[in-house]
Amino acid sequence: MTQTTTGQPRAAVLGGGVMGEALVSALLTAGWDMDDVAVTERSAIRANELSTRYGVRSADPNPKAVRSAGLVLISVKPQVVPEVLAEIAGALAPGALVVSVAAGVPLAVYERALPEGTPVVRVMPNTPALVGKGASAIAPGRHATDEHLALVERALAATGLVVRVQEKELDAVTAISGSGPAYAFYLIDAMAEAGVLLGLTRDLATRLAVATVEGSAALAAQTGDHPVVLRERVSSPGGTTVAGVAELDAHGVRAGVVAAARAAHDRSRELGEAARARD
Ligand SMILES: NC(=O)C1=CN([C@@H]2O[C@H](COP(=O)(O)OP(=O)(O)OC[C@H]3O[C@@H](n4cnc5c(N)ncnc54)[C@H](O)[C@@H]3O)[C@@H](O)[C@H]2O)C=CC1
Ligand SMILES: O=C(O)[C@@H]1CCC=N1
Repeated sequence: MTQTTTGQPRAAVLGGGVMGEALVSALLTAGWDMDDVAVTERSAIRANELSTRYGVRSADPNPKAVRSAGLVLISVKPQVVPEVLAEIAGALAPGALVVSVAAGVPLAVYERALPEGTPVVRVMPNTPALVGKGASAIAPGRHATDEHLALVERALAATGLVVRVQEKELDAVTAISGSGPAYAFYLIDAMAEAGVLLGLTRDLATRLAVATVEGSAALAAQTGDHPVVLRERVSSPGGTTVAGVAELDAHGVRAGVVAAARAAHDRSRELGEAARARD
């Protein structure tokens, strides 16, 4: 039976790392029963940790875990995806939806490796999903219907924003929201370090930096105002902010962010090409 008493399909999360844990937590918050969620792990220590923390089943190998699942979520590294697909192709329950968060790996790779007609959805989430403030983009494969996308949206409901995109947009999405938290943490760390340099304690500087980035994001989200307008409101003529922002420009920070996103985009493409080559 792939259907549960709550009407949700039984779920199997393959790979219980950072993102796999976020998926397990999201499913439970979205109403899945812990008995209806299995997670598989190569590391026995990690498997044990997840079953202790969430009460989910974690001892099964991949083929056994997917056999009774209507929803299979793949959260292993992109390089491991082909091996996992080969393992599960013969064990998938009829009609099961396969969802993958792996960066770069094209839908076509899943569709070729799995039985003809298998619905597949790619998701690009990010780590703020762990605290319900994530941003995920979902893209359907050839056999994924509106109902399949709606199921993925239900499964991810507790993770934050979920938007529908086309697969061709996913490399750019990966560069902006997938990898984006690292850029934000980089900024927070730099601001905190600067505070220490200017004489604040590290604890105070870090708390101020985190609250400032969090508050600025909330203000942008709630007002919907253009970031330039929001920046102008902070910038008194001849004041401190214009003096600071002029230095960001002089040090090429804007160009650095654009270059970072371009590099992440290109790396996502490379991962896709490598997956196609192994196919
Ligand atoms: N960490 C992030 O911010 C994001 C990660 N992703 C994607 O999520 C996927 C996982 O990334 P992370 O969770 O960061 O990596 P991770 O290294 O934390 O997790 C991968 C887990 O898979 C397990 N594993 C390896 N081979 C396995 C197998 N054959 N069967 C079952 N489990 C196996 C490993 O033991 C590990 O715990 C990647 O494909 C990545 O592209 C996507 C968006 C954001
Ligand atoms: O760094 C990575 O490859 C993954 C995908 C997006 C965020 N983390």
